Amino acid sequence: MSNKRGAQGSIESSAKRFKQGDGDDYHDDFRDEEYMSDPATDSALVPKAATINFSALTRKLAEARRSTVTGADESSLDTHRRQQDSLVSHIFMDQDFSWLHLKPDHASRPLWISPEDGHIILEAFSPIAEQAQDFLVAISEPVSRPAFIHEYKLTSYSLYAAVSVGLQTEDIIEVLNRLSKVPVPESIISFIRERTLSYGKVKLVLKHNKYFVESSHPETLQHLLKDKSIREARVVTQQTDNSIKAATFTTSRAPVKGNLVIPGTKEAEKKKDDPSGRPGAPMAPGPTDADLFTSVVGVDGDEIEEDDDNVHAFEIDDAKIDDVKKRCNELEYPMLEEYDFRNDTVNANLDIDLKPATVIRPYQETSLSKMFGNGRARSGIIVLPCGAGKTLVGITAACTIKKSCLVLCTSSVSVMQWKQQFMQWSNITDRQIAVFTAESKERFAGESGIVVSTYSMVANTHNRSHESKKMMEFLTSREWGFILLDEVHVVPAAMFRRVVTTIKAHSKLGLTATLVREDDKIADLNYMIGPKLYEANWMDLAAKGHIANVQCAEVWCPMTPEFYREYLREQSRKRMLLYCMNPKKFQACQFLIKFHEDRGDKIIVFSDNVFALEAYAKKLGKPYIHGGTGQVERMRVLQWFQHDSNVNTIFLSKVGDTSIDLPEATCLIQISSHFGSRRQEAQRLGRILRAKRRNDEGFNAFFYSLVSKDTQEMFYSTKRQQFLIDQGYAFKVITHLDGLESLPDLVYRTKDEQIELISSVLLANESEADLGTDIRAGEGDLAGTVTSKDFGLPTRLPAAQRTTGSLTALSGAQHMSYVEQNKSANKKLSRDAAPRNKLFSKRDKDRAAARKEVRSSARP
Ligand SMILES: Nc1ncnc2c1ncn2[C@@H]1O[C@H](COP(=O)(O)OP(=O)(O)OP(=O)(O)O)[C@@H](O)[C@H]1O
Repeated sequence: MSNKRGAQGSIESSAKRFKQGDGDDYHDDFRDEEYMSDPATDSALVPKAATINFSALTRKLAEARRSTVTGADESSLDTHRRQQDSLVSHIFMDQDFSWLHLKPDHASRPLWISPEDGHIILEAFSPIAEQAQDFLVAISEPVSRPAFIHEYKLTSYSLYAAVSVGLQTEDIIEVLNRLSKVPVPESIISFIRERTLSYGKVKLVLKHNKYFVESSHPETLQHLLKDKSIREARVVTQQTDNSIKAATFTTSRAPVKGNLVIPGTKEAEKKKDDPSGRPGAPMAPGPTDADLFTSVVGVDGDEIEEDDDNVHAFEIDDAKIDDVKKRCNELEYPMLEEYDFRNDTVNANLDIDLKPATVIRPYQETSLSKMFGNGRARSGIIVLPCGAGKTLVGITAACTIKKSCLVLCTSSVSVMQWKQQFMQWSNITDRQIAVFTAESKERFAGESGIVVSTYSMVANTHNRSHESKKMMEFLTSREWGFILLDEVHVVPAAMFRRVVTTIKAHSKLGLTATLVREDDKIADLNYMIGPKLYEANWMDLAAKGHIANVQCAEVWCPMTPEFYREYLREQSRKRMLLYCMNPKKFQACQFLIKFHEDRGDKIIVFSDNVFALEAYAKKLGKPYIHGGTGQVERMRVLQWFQHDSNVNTIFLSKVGDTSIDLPEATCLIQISSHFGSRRQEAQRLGRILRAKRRNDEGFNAFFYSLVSKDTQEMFYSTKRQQFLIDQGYAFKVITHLDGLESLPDLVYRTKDEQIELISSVLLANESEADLGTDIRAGEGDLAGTVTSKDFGLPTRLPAAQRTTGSLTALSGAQHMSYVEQNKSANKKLSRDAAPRNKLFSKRDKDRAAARKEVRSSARP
């Protein structure tokens, strides 16, 4: 009973907080009395008088329950089910969870929770799936969200994120129990309790230019101060004593969203006529004579006893921030970072607001409400699909904080786009926004402003020019209210560390579409930036018309026998060239271009491989852009594509994977890609998600991946698609393109043409097969991403040397070897071929080394 009261208390307090508007609105959907008064439900799990909002959920639960269990003889069903269970148990072995007994009304509850690993399975077809999804996104990591069954996973970090947006332990358990078909397993309950007990209890707050470790749980601060490195990082001076007291006794977690209006929202519209400004009230002075430690952890003060909302804090040394954060992480008390920007009277305000015409979309607002929910700016990561408008989310956050802001992106092209977007959506003037790249080192005018730069420019410590050094001094000598980190998933951890420790920023916001890394270093981001604050569902946004609906297909192109034979004989790099240049793939590409051009689509063909890109584009008579294309020509091609009805297809290398905004494009064809990169696949898809025509009746965009059958490409393709499949995209497999053979002017129709093609591939230098040579990073750009230099400088390796082929090959006589009947020529070719196995070449090298050694030892 007492437990129940405890749970009720916390629910009440959280409900109170939510009602007062700390930005988390899903509780409104979960208000319910009707459900709780129903004795048929597991009353032991539901605190009767809980005031949390469960109405929508319960109404739907009750409706669903009525429609599913009416008239069923529960006891006979149960006996039958048990018999079934014992019959199938042996099949599932240790995965047999039949001991978790289903609740009588399980059919109307949409969740099942694995007691073993915290995986949660959601029936996405349930009438209450939408509310359940909102809840699950807040407390767990989405693993896979296809059409009917979703999978989520409870992790330490997801629970940490849940606490950071204001959820309480008992709320989480309570709501899970309501939604679950089985009672929440004990193992899961204790996991949630254990994690949420420590996570979110400690905050790192920058106040009056001093860093404070803040908590409303004095015993937690006491526990942390027992740690040597944290104790050593603490600043204990008389002066600090006073400020700490101020922080300790006057800082309150009272929700202040009522006063905080995120620009671009409906609320902001209403308040336009009443610009009351910021509260900016200085903090009241606190007592001055108590012992520091007691004031931090002391529970003997009446004030603290009486008011749970009072927080306690101690100051730490700026230089030791990173150590303290790291140590807190190790002690399982990761620090939340929050910026009380409205009370920051030290840093100058920035006069920035969204333009009156700018209206942010509901999901953009939701994501921002997770950041500003309690009136402060929480540091963390917002995950939105490609093309869903992350830039505007970042700009709106900057307009809410209204302090100096540093924006870091991956390339100088993105830098220019960010600047342009700031000017497009907000009232910022050219003088207030500066750019720091290899080409331009500007400063803003006045006390506050915005600087847009790249990670490399800020993190790079070598070979800095004099101007870069001066600019860095400018960046590191001042305090930033806000640091915006674009494309956080691609930045190496070491680079992040350098940025985070050199730049003194009160709050950080990471933006990304694909929180996946092939090296699985995502956990580092949690520690360095903060928890994931929000992750949108791609399919939801598509259903609501914010991003386009896309039909995805993998087109299987059989290799011609000649290409396949060479494929089997060649080394891996050349193999790649062979499966890209497969004549059947050429034909499929030609067919699809024709088909979609006739439908009125605008098509982008992607190829990572520049050799293939040029070969395809030239053969099919289409314009192309790759790393070596000059800026002027690049602009010309893009203009044609956008405005000329005769140019409906362009070929792009990976310079177009990101940072290209072509809302005209409605169809993508991928002929070569970067191995199994899930991120690249998603980012390419992002090029058509923003299609202008997305809201046309019945509109669909198309994404084709052309894959040479029975080659490594099939394996990579499957791996690449995984992220999108997890977002709910279904890839159809097309094994035959109807009407392809009857296409007039079909390329490489004859064997001779195909054999000519193969000889050009075999003669090509090995480096042509390289995917990494298209882009060479310039100063300030991350390697492998787009640079402005990409468009102006020759970035490919020198052209292939074609002198190594034999004369027979050059004369074309070698073509004969590809005629099926000429088996002896094939055998001879393979005999003549130099030994390709690395083992042999190593043995040759060893022998040469041994000979050299014998010769040198024989010398007098
Ligand atoms: N609230 C909005 N109102 C109108 N247009 C918007 C809004 N939000 C975003 N857009 C438009 O949507 C498009 C995509 O936005 P943006 O480039 O910021 O996407 P993104 O999420 O950064 O995509 P990517 O990850 O592919 O770079 C842009 O053309 C932008 O102007």
